[in-house]
Amino acid sequence: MGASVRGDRGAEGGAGPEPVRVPGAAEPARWPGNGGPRAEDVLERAFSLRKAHSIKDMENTLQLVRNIIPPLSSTKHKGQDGRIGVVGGCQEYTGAPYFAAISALKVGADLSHVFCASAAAPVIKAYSPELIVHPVLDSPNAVHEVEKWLPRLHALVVGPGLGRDDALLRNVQGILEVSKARDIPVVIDADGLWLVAQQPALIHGYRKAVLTPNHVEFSRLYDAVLRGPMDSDDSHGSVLRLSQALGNVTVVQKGERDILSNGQQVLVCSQEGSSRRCGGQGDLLSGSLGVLVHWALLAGPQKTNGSSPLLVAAFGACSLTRQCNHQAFQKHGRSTTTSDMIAEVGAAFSKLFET
Ligand SMILES: NC(=O)C1=CN([C@@H]2O[C@H](COP(=O)(O)OP(=O)(O)OC[C@H]3O[C@@H](n4cnc5c(N)ncnc54)[C@H](OP(=O)(O)O)[C@@H]3O)[C@@H](O)[C@H]2O)[C@@H](O)CC1
Ligand SMILES: Nc1ncnc2c1ncn2[C@@H]1O[C@H](COP(=O)(O)OP(=O)(O)OP(=O)(O)O)[C@@H](O)[C@H]1O
Ligand SMILES: [Mg+2]
Repeated sequence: MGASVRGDRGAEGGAGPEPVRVPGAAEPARWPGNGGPRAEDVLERAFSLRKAHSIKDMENTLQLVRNIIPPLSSTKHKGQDGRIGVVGGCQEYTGAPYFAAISALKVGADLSHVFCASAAAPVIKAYSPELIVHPVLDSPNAVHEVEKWLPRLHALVVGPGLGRDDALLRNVQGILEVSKARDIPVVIDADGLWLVAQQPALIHGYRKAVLTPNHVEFSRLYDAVLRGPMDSDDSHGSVLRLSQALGNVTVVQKGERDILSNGQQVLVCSQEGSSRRCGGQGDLLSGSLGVLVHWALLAGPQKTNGSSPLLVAAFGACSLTRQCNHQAFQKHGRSTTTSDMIAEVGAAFSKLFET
């Protein structure tokens, strides 16, 4: 079990992860030539410096996640701890948006909305009375119908169960554009990443975006953005480069170990999970991340000890998903499903973040 934070300074560690400072979009003149270090060199040095510190790094980073969690208080009103929107759900896929939206609630959001295609809405409503379901995504006014809710939402999770219908994707493009204009944080997953691979400009440089690709989605994005196949022997460098090429958008590459980067810093989450790979775990992750991104931005960099709030949020969501998987597997073994993992969110959250 363990998680590590890779950095090029302060191997003895302070309260938080040390950044890998590499010239990226913020310092284009130093990248890749004219005297600045190559990302590979920085990473290599960083890894050898910090190899022995993974357990401490995990604790340090989990502490930063704890710092961003808002206290429960009797003086708060409904909505203050998070109103999250999930954009996804079509005729074929109703489970994915449900998993994302219910996970947001279980992590601690107060209200969770789903904006889906009309055929998916009654099904999603029937799964849970706790979700607010809007059957608008295939309407000609879809962008307006979602936009009118944006002032009341703290973050959007775009893509779970969206499918790849052109008309739906055009509407989602419009929803992303109006969300950016309103500075709403967006987590982009699943078919939302398909859309971004077709049009990287849609998200380029948007500092409130987090992309959560699985292995296949990452390769597709890398190919589209960097115009060449990724180096499968250098996953850290690949995640770092993709983030930089997207203008320092935060990227979470899910897998046996989750690799996270904002183009300047690379974190690795290897919280113990299990070998059970049922579908829907990524949806739990993206829904949880929607809430944590909101909390992290609200808390600000002073609570994350100068580290990127979005990276800290992403580390929290990865750790939580993997811990849910671990706990569910202890009880259910091979029959573990994502619903079993969702039932573990409360206990997993307490174990990781309320110690
Ligand atoms: N209950 C529901 O409603 C759920 C709905 N979901 C929704 O489904 C939609 C499509 O999402 P997706 O993830 O299946 O994507 P997509 O690119 O079509 O993958 C296609 C193929 O890629 C492969 N493959 C996948 N992962 C891999 C890996 N790590 N490593 C290696 N290979 C891997 C694998 O290929 P195969 O093994 O069959 O050759 C797979 O068949 C999306 O809207 C999503 O939200 C899900 O959220 C689950 C729960
Ligand atoms: N080999 C693995 N070992 C341990 N954990 C893994 C492994 N692969 C993925 N995970 C974890 O499972 C979660 C979901 O990742 P995964 O790659 O399955 O996403 P996904 O394919 O998008 O899922 P979904 O079925 O929801 O679309 C992440 O928290 C990730 O850390
Ligand atoms: Mg997925």
